[in-house]
Amino acid sequence: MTTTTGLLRAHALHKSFGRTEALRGASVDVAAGEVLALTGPSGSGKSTLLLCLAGVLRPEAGSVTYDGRRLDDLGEGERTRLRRREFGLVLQFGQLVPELSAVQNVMVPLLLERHDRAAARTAALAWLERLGAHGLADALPGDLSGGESQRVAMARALVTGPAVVFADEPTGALDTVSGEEVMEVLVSTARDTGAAIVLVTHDNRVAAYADREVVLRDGTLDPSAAVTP
Ligand SMILES: Nc1ncnc2c1ncn2[C@@H]1O[C@H](COP(=O)(O)OP(=O)(O)OP(=O)(O)O)[C@@H](O)[C@H]1O
Repeated sequence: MTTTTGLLRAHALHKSFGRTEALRGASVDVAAGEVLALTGPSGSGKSTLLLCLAGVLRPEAGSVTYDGRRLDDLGEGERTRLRRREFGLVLQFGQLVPELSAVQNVMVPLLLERHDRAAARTAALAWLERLGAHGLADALPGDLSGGESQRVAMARALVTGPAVVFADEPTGALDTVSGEEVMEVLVSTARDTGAAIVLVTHDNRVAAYADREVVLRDGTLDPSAAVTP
């Protein structure tokens, strides 16, 4: 059952890369439908925390719980299915598949879930339209601007109707105007669908779109710096 609070929880996470301790006891809760910004200095562990919450990275200690289920209790197949169905991911440069057109990129998550091709195309076109990118359906990623790529990446993240969208510096490669447009589209669409957003950013203007901001320092949360914009 989905509760209205604490949909996604990280508790006391530790994650190292070699001798670098990226996370040292980080804990955070994400409520259903909330827009949460993870901020903090470069190297403080923001992306690592986001990827642990998204089930992409496995922490060495601590737990991530989604809708009452611990991700580390799930087998690899079950984790992958949960990620595909419940989570959407938007990264800094869109990370679209260069050989596929915009609409084909957006269809990928549905085809992985074995949706019928025609239905997947119809849904993908509808999402592109919703994100103001309908005219781009047949364009290849190499022909898109940064802002256009991010709209397509957001359509791909939202097409499965996820409960949580993870966005790591989604406007980091964009100029201010395109960045604001992308944030407005992302946040308003999430509000419409009820999806929560976990957003990594070092840009205060981007963090201002969030309902809540938590600040990381040295791999843990800095409670004294928590801000509600
Ligand atoms: N795949 C990796 N391999 C080795 N070290 C890594 C890896 N990912 C992260 N790190 C290290 O872990 C620490 C935390 O990195 P992370 O990317 O989570 O921080 P961040 O706050 O998102 O930083 P930034 O704002 O610069 O992106 C850094 O010291 C980084 O160099």
